[in-house]
Amino acid sequence: MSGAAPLLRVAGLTKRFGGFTAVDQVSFSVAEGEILGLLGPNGSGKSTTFNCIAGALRPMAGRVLFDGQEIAGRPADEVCRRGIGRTFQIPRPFRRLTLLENAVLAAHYGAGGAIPRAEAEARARDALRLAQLPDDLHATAAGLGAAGLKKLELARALATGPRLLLADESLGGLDAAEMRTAADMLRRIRDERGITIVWVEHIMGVLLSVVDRVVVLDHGAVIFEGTPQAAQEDPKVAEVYLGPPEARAA
Ligand SMILES: Nc1ncnc2c1ncn2[C@@H]1O[C@H](COP(=O)(O)OP(=O)(O)OP(=O)(O)O)[C@@H](O)[C@H]1O
Repeated sequence: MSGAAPLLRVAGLTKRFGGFTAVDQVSFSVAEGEILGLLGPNGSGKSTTFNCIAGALRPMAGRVLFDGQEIAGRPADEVCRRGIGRTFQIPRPFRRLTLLENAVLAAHYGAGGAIPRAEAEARARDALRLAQLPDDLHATAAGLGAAGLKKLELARALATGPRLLLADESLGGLDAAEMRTAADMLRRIRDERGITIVWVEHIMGVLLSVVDRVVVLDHGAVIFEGTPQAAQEDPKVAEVYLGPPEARAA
């Protein structure tokens, strides 16, 4: 990373559910324009970390600084207005509304309702184009398959006008070709728009060819931070993903 202040800094982030610590003193930073992969097996604390950043959960300790401002514990709509857009692991569009209407609502949400309808529609159309949705923007969301729903989820997050995009499990439910397309799309969004991305995923696969850096969680703690290349060679990462060496040989 360069010497510039990071766009996002998470420090000592901790979240407990009852007596169970789901996120334990997690710290990492993301530079403006970077794509960071936040990886880890099921239950390692990725979504909880993500939700603490996006304002869906209130952390018990730690800091979340976005563009130098503390946002830990701020509500989700305020976090969005400040410039953090998110997708959900399970897409939740308004199924009876059209693709365009879904994205227009997201544009209004991101602006706190403070933009005229024409401006919201322009932002919505731009986001839908960027997410490569089909030409018929007046079709309802109910007609979309898994890949289309993921694209609409991405378009809705983009329509909020983010500087930082939190992408949650963007590859879930996609086949190999669709995964490649989704990964290329995230890279293009960063390359063409300069949008910084934190990409949460439990599988490494195609993600490693797109991200600049990787943070790996296990049991709520950071066990690795570095380049995708180094992640593939790290014994701790291999153990988390593949099991201990003796089990792998069996
Ligand atoms: N609301 C909750 N109440 C109690 N426990 C929770 C809650 N949310 C998450 N957990 C637990 O916290 C741990 C971390 O969950 P989290 O969803 O953050 O993991 P994850 O890495 O995102 O997993 P996945 O890849 O399956 O989405 C898990 O053991 C989970 O069961």
